[in-house]
Amino acid sequence: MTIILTPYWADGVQKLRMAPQPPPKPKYGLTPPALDESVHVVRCLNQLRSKDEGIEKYIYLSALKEQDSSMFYKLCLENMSEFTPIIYTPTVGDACLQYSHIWRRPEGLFVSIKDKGNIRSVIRNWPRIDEARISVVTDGSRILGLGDLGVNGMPIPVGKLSLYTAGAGIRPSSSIPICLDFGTNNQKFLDDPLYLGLRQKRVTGQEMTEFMDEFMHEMTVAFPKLLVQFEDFSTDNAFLYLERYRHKYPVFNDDIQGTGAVVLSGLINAARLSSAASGQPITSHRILFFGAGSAGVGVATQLMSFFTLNGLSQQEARERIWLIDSQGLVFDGRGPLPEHKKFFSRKDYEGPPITDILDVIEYVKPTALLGLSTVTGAFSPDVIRAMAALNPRPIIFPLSNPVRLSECSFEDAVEHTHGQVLFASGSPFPPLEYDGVTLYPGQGNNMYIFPGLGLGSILARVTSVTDSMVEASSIGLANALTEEEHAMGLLYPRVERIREISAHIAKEVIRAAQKAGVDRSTDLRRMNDVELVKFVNSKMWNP
Ligand SMILES: NC(=O)C1=CN([C@@H]2O[C@H](COP(=O)(O)OP(=O)(O)OC[C@H]3O[C@@H](n4cnc5c(N)ncnc54)[C@H](OP(=O)(O)O)[C@@H]3O)[C@@H](O)[C@H]2O)C=CC1
Ligand SMILES: CC(=O)C(=O)O
Ligand SMILES: [Mg+2]
Repeated sequence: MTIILTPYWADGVQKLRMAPQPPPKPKYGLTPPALDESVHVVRCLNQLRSKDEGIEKYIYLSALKEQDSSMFYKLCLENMSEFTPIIYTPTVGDACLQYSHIWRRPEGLFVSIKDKGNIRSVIRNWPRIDEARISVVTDGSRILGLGDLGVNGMPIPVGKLSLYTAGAGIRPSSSIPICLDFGTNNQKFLDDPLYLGLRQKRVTGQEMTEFMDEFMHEMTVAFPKLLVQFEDFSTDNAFLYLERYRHKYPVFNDDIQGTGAVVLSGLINAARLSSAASGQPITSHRILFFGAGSAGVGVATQLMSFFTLNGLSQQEARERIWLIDSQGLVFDGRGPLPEHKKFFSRKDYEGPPITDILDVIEYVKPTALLGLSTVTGAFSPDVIRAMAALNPRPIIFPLSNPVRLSECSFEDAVEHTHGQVLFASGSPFPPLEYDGVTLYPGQGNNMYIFPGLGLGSILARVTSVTDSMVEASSIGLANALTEEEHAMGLLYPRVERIREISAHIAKEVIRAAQKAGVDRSTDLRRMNDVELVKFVNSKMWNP
């Protein structure tokens, strides 16, 4: 079956074909005589590796995914640490910036504000209605740390869904990348004749909410088995729409909840190592956030559970957390604050505003410094040294994406802590040698969480995604570290084990869903843990 999808912006351009099924096996004589699958794997890898630029590799892999998706996923699974930086952060950031220039054919669904009142018919053009299980939906308003990229944000849902397939065995035909087009405030794109989205400023407020209500309703009607992952909405809307729909539909926000879960997990493992060095209990940690947006506050909220799980009251747990935003330390006496910053705003500080990060470090004396700010190099050598002066094993996580927006590099963190840093970044850094020892940076990226969280939610057919399910995914990831990985000083399991990790996380998520009573696949309740993991594995699609 070949369905013709005509994007609203392709008016007057040729009709665009989207082939939903893998092509049939060619007949005898239509392929070269010596074409051999095992050799072709090498050929594809050689073609990929012959390209110098990340964006060229991205374009090559996009074409391979379209033409031979089995080969794409086979290579991806066998070379996870080589492929993820191309199909995901950091290179996907370049793909977004250039999307309107490198675009060749549709890979997902575009729904624009002009479709308000008519969203049902747009959604119903999707070619594989019955198979749909997971959709990653963005409005392009905060793509990684790159800001408002409008419909150029589409590679984010596409990349995340590739990781769902590679990392958790979600069938490629079950996923729907969606970009909602409310316009863009990116003037460069509005002035670009090749820009593929609506040529207007963003619609916000009531009109956007009416659209979102209609969209979510129609999605549920068209795809009754669908889980929705919100991705890269600007912070105000990220919180607004998560709260609005989370008790009504199976939906989660990856930047708030997925990031919260992955950072909590890395922090649990880092705290184990730092406590071993300092002799201090895990509950004595003092966490300083540089960045108080959807990701920063999402992680702070998840960390509350880290402390409460370890015996602190809610109030005590909250007091372990300090936020810095663009105005400096967030505290009540500073004046009115946006809703999402109020909970963690300090009530105990009454002095003048503290705007310099070094002064905040001196005041807070943090054991952990987490960056979710999009500010390149904000963790200067002085900042890193200040953390090292306070802690034998300072925890420093520069989590902003893509890599060029990272608050510091792995190299700087290692050098200015004399190799003692416990490090995780949003985008990958290579390992390095220090004093004759190989040190491995962690990748604190929600890509470790959402595949397993999504798979568990889909298999349990949940009615909603509860906080307890997100927490279970986090603890599941923290406990997935092997003895060998632990001995290597890793904070996260090796990405090559992603399938095994996702199966384990999915099992934990299903159990949490059962406890919360939000599961609809009630037959899974009868399985013991071994049977459940076996069941999860049996449901994974393999290339
Ligand atoms: N590793 C991972 O898995 C993930 C990483 N991220 C990354 O986190 C980053 C932030 O995302 P998100 O929270 O949604 O974005 P936001 O833009 O909402 O948040 C950025 C925060 O940083 C603060 N900030 C900006 N400039 C400065 C400055 N000069 N000094 C101090 N603080 C500053 C902002 O302050 P103010 O509030 O005053 O504007 C805001 O609180 C992005 O780069 C994103 O890629 C996001 C999700 C997952
Ligand atoms: C990783 C991710 O979700 C982000 O940077 O937005
Ligand atoms: Mg994101």
